[in-house]
Amino acid sequence: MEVLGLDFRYDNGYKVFNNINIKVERGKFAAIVGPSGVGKSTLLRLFGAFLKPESGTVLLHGKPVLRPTPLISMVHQSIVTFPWMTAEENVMLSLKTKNIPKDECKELASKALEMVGLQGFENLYPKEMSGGMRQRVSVARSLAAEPKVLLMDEPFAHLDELTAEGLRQDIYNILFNPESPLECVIMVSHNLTEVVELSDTVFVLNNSPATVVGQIDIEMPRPRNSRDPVFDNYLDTLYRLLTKKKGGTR
Ligand SMILES: Nc1ncnc2c1ncn2[C@@H]1O[C@H](COP(=O)(O)OP(=O)(O)OP(=O)(O)O)[C@@H](O)[C@H]1O
Repeated sequence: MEVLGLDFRYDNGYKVFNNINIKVERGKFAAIVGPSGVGKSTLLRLFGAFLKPESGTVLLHGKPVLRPTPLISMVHQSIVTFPWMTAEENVMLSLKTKNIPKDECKELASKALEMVGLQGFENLYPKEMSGGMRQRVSVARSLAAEPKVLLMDEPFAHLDELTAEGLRQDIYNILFNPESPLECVIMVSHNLTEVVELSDTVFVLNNSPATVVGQIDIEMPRPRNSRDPVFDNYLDTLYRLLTKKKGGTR
């Protein structure tokens, strides 16, 4: 998946991006970081074709993505589950538009729930689940339609730290398990530790209009230990790119 020469401005004239080029290879977990308000969520929405660029293109398998497609799915920051539906019904919702027979929908939903570690909990309602379980349901819903690309906007932000840590430890294996047709993940996060823990590549956005000011490949075996000095070096590099202002200091 890639974006080429992307420019974007909102209807009120505010120019968010100037010539963004990002390529995420098959099998890779990519993260987008940047100061608050730089345009991270906007960029995810452009990746999913939920917004239209002023110029430039979004490509999947080399073909332009001109409108939202089930091949690209989004997990939102706020945990969106419908309280009156069971875990299984919440997941089946994402398959509604696909014209799939009910039995097959149930099978896909059950497979997705199993992938996120919720087998046996299909009939629970959201109020009977922890925050972490609800976020797993959101992830299962995004995976059920078997997308090629998963976009995640701060997926751990509304979880308490312990729950977030548990889900973070699982998420890479959930997403890139051998049965999953998923090809890549693009996550927005402001939590640099989380980013170094999970990503293969980090794209750093900065300035206004924003550009990509750095691309860092994280070459550490998984699971990654945040106490490893190499981990700290990556954090320092990202921090430096995030705090550097255009033109440097005089
Ligand atoms: N619908 C909109 N119309 C006009 N401007 C908008 C709109 N949505 C966002 N913006 C502006 O565009 C810029 C980028 O917003 P965006 O939410 O993408 O940033 P972000 O990097 O994700 O921020 P944060 O880290 O705080 O979540 C911000 O300055 C924001 O105020």
